[in-house]
Amino acid sequence: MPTHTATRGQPSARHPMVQSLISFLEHEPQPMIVLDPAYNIVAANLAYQRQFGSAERSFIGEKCYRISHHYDVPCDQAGEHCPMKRAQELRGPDRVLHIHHTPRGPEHVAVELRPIFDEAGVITAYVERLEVVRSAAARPSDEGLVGCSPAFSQALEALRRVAPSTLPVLLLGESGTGKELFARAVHEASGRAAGPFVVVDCSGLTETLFESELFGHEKGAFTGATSRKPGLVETAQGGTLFLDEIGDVPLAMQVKLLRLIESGTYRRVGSVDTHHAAFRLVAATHKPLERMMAHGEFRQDLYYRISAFPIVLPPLRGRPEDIALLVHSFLRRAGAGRRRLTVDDDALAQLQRHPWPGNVRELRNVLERAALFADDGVIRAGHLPAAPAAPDPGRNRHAPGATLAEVVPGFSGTRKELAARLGVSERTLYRRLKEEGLS
Ligand SMILES: Nc1ncnc2c1ncn2[C@@H]1O[C@H](COP(=O)(O)OP(=O)(O)OP(=O)(O)O)[C@@H](O)[C@H]1O
Repeated sequence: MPTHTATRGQPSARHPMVQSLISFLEHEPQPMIVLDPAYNIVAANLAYQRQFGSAERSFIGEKCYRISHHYDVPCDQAGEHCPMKRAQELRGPDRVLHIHHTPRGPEHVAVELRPIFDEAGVITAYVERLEVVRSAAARPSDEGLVGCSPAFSQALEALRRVAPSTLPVLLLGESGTGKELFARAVHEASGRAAGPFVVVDCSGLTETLFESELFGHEKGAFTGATSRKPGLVETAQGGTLFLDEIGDVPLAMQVKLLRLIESGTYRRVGSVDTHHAAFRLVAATHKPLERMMAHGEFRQDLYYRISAFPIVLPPLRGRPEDIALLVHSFLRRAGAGRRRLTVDDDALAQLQRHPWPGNVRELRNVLERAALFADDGVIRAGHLPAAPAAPDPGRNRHAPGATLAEVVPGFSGTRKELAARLGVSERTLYRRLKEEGLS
């Protein structure tokens, strides 16, 4: 237990309230410290000591930014948001997501800083509480979301804030940016984590199929309905319903979806009985819903129902800081604990230069393919698809908006291979082929 002898030269830490807080910290399971206004650690609990080293090191008298960031200057002077500056301005708590350096490697950590005032209203100290964020990893990981770029962290922060609520979430982003993985992470960080996570792929479903898939049907409701079948809404009871590609729901079905969301009730096809639905809604699309709304292709009332909390997943080309981390994660996954796979510097540089129109999915496919050629476990530039030519806005076959009409005629493989080549899912390929009349 730290004593105030360690706070010599920092009289503010002797404030009686700070002293009481020091003893309070020890009862907290989360890492916590008390800081003076000059960033010196005045007290640290056991959880903090364990988070950054061992119970033997007290951290008292050390600068907080040295411990958590290995910086020589406060975070704001190193280009990061400093919660102490903000808490000072607000004269109240500030919360921020930071990447901390721990003995285990970098970790996403939610930092909360609360100022302590004396009788004159002067801030004498701050209490900092840390919470390790488990929804995504900032170091190579065998599973789940990984990312460390500012753009990724922003999306992760949004996820962290919305997950515990019951608000619907709308995930917006190009194909392959990780919308489904994010939806799963929202579910897992929510109070419904123990319930089911049910995915509804809204693309490629006809109106009748959509209704019976979603709401289920009674025996004999239509030709072929030989038995009663529960719908996905029923399956998602107590959990999360993920409507993927909600922009593809036909207008006629949008009304039924709206009714379900507004009233929380539904009817099985072929039945007049009303059932109550209890699920958390997460929807995703790569389509510009607002523009579709303006063109009458997406219902305004439905849009406002689903878009209470939009999270934009940035394209991979907008977050090059994530590439090395994703590469090392995917190589671990491709090796599956049996092979140690690495990438040499040239290959990594080439991967970092690539524009990744198919985003993370394309990167994963490229690495899985390259791993098959890397006999000694080292992926080299020669194992990767040829580096893209200098950008030519008029003829970039891989540009996100490139028409398939340019690619399909010269391609002789299967649909699956074509999807892998383009770095999109088969589902996305199917949709785009249909959109361009090539199916
Ligand atoms: N940040 C990430 N960390 C680890 N893996 C990721 C990440 N983002 C995406 N992936 C991986 O990339 C692939 C595509 O992700 P996902 O299916 O979630 O994308 P999507 O945006 O839903 O794509 P689509 O719109 O085509 O359905 C998956 O294999 C997923 O595991």
